[in-house]
This record gives sequence, C-alpha cells and structure tokens, in this order.
Amino acid sequence: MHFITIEMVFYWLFLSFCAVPLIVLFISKWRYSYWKRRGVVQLNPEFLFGDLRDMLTAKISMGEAFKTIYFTLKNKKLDYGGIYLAFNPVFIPLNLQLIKDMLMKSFDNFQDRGIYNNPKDLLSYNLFRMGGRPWKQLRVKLTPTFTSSKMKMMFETLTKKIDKFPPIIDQCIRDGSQINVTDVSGRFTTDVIGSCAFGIECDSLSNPACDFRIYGKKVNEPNYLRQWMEKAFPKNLLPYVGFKTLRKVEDFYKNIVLNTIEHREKNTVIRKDFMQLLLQLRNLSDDEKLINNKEKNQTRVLSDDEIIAQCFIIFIAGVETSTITMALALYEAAKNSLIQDKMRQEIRQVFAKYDDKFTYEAAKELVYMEQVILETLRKYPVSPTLPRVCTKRYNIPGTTVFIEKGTTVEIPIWGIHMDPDYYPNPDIFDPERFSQEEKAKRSASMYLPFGEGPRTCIGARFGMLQVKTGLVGLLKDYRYSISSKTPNTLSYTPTVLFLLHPNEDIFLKPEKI
Ligand code: HEM
Repeated sequence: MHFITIEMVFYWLFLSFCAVPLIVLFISKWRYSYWKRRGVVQLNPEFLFGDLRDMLTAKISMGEAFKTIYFTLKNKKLDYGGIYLAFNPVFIPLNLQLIKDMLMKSFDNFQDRGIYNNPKDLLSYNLFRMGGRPWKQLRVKLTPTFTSSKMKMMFETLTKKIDKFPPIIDQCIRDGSQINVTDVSGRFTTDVIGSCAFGIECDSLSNPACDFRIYGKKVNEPNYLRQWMEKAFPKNLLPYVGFKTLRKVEDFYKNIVLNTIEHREKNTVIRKDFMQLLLQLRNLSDDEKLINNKEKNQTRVLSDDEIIAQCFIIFIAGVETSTITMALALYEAAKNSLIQDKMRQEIRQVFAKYDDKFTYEAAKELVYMEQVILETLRKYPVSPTLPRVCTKRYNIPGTTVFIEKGTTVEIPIWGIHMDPDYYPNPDIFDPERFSQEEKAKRSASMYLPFGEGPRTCIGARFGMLQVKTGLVGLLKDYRYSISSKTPNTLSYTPTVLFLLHPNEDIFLKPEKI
C-alpha cells in the first residue's frame, strides 16, 4: 500500500515548478522560430512581445513601429521578412512587384484583412472588417453607391458646409487667437458624413458640443485594452470572452439610422445621400430581388442591421481619414507659404472661371491642390499599413518559400512612402512629386494611401472631394501661418490599430486677405 508523504508532495510541486517555465520556454522558442523554419529572415523577437514591444506597450504608434521594421528589413536588402506580433507570425513584403502580386493578381490568396468581425456584434459587421463571400457580396452591392455620378449628386451637401467656416475664422481673428484646424476640419467632415451617411444635419460647425460630434470623438478615443485584445488575442475566441467592438456607442448609431429610415418612409423623404442609396438597395422590389438572387449569384439585398453597420463604417472611415489629411495639408501649407499661395491662386482662378461658384467641374480643375493632398498622403498616410490575411496558401514567386493559410500580412505603406530610393529627400514636402511627369516615372505600388486591388478604398473619390472642398473653404479668403502653438515636429498617438493620428491638434494663425 502506498502512502502520499509530505516529501512526495514537495517533490512533485518542485518538479512542476521547474517544468512549467521549461515547457513555456520550449513552446515560445518553437513559436519564435516559425519564420526561420520556413526560410524567411526574421528579426530578434522577445518573449511575449515578439518584435513589437514598443507598439504593444503603447509607447509608439502602429505606423511608426511598422515603418521602423520596413527600414530594418530594407537595410538587410531583403525582398520580404518575418516578424512576430506577440506570438503571432506576420509576413512583411518589401518588394514592390511582390506587393503588387499580393494585392492584385493573387488577390484570391489575400482577400481578407483578418480583423475581428461578428454578425452578432452589429458595428463590427461592416465592409472594412468583413471577409470572404459576405464581403464580396456586399462590395458588389455598395460599389455603385460611390461612382462619380453619385459623388456629383452629393457635392452640393459638401459645398453648403463650407459656408460655416468664415464666422469661425473671423471670430479667431477678432480674438487674436489661433485656429485649431484639426478641430475645425473634424467638425466639417462630421457634418458632411453625418448628412450624407446618416441623413442628419448635426451642424457641429455651429455647435461643437452636439451629440453626433461627441460620439464621433468617443469612437476614435484610443482604448488600449480593446485594441490590444483585437490585435493580439485569437479572433475566434473574442466573442466567447464577451468582446464587443464599440459597446458604448452602438445604441446611439443604431437609433439614428432606424429613426432616419422610419422618418423617410413615413414622410416619403428623398435625399441625395448615401443613406438614400442604401435604402434603395434595401427596398428593391420582390421581382428585382428574384433577379438579383438568380442572376447575380445570390447577391443579397440589405437588411436594417447591414445598413446600420455600413452607415457606421462610412462615418468611421470617412471622418477621421479626411480630417487628418485636411489638417496636415494645412500644416504643411502654413510652413510653406509658396505652396499655400499657389493653392489659393489656383482656387481664385477656378472660381473666376465658374462665375464665383464652386461646382463639381471646378473641383476637378484644382490640379495643384490635388498634388498637395497626394503629397500629404505620401508623407502622412492615414492608414500606414495595409493589413491582409492569407486565405489560400501562396508560393512567393521565384522562390520555394510559401505563406500558409491564416498568416497575417502587413504591407508597410509608410515605409515605402518614406523610402529615399523611391522618393528622394522623403522628409521634404514637395507637391511637384505628383506632377503628371513625376507620377509617370513611378510604379503604382510605390504609392498606396488608398490601398490597391479589389479591396482598395471604396470612398477614395469622396475622400479626395471632401478634403478639396474643405481646403477651398478654408484657404480662399484666409492665409495661415505657424505660431508658437504649432508643433515643430509631429508625434503620433500610440495605438495598435490602423490610423496615423497626430498626438497634438494643429493650431495656426489665421489672417483675412
Ligand atoms: C483621405 C481619405 C481616405 C483615405 C486615406 C482612406 C484610406 C483607405 C485605405 C488605405 C483603405 C484600405 C484599402 C486596402 O486595404 O487596400 C480604405 C478602405 C476603406 N475605406 Fe477609405 N480612405 C479615405 C476616405 C474614405 C471615405 C470618405 C470613405 C467613405 C465615404 C471610406 C470608406 C472606406 C471603406 C468602406 C473601406 C473598406 C473597403 C473594403 O474593404 O472593401 N474611405 N480606405
């Protein structure tokens, strides 16, 4: 008969105490050799954080982390490399031909972003986050909503908003204060998208404390725990730990959309906006639904939940991206008076040609301003990387290396945009880089602020139009210069998700001319 003695208990406890760390060490060593075992050069991952300690501990932004990784791999003269985000292997392509192949020709192998989404988590189930067949079906549905004719239709809504700028700027001039161009741009884009996507006139330009603006800011506030979980936690386990993308704001956006739908249906209101176009998709007649289902390979019509989620993503993707681009274009214009004067001169010439009116055709003729916006997006790509996940095993052309299904890929846009091999003196802001001749010298994959391929930004045209209209409203009759409150160099909000967001708001000194 065996007795368990106290010595035996201590003996086993001691063994377990030694064994657990050894097992963890062995598993992490094995995990951190994933790339090496596949013949891909890797860096020096450290336990728990992989190669992204500063990003995961919120010391630097995701954009800065991946820019550093781009140059570390580039200095090793590599076409691609492997890193680790916590324990998750991430493939980083550097070679432009390879990037083009992954985004376009081999799109089927990389068609998803691998970001958490779940039909039961309403706001997460949107075009940006969805993958596979549901994404494809929705993209086909939504693409006609973003054509140039639809942009032209909404143009009037945009131009109406810029009439609100002069009282704000004049007040700053009277007070001798500086204008917060980040805030004013944010209020402008909030009003535009509020009107076009949700069909509401929130007028945050007159009333900055309106609910719509407050909730918009809440959505963009960094929430490190949520972002960390989304990035480093296995996505299929998230619903089981009660994870929700934006719990606090869901009801607010849901109610706005449902109320607008009810109001429009009750009062037969028809407006020229995204919401109207989405409602048209929802209200296709039964005959049309049948034709769609039969002929377009089961293409679905939209449900109310899908409308809510798409209005929300138009808001999320349309407000912050354009706000940051507008504010940074003004920041650079304030530092370069020649560039600023040239933009204003062009605006005035175009207005003179169109009887002092800002029309859709007039906007298209602002060629130099477009160059300024493109250069702003080169130097400060709001989305500094393009996330993808491998959806089908992929052989890297010309090698025996392959990327396994399920592997995360990050295309390091900001690194490419700041690479002196592609853009000499990359820190210098020079809109001439986007003249017709200069553009013709570069390959398309050297410039990816809106992404590329079938998953490219669906709202790029609207975004450009929105930024142009905002800049016209701010620049036509006012000059801006930097002041003691203007940051000399920019730093960025540490977040492990997407956007390149300057830490400080941009304040400039306005002057009427
Ligand atoms: C300066 C403005 C903007 C920039 C720089 C920008 C940038 C981007 C980028 C880089 C992507 C990912 C593309 C890829 O993965 O290949 C994207 C996707 C997307 N953007 Fe934009 N965007 C802007 C404005 C807008 C606007 C105004 C809207 C809506 C009105 C919008 C809606 C979307 C949506 C829905 C997607 C997801 C598309 C899909 O996955 O099918 N964006 N954007």
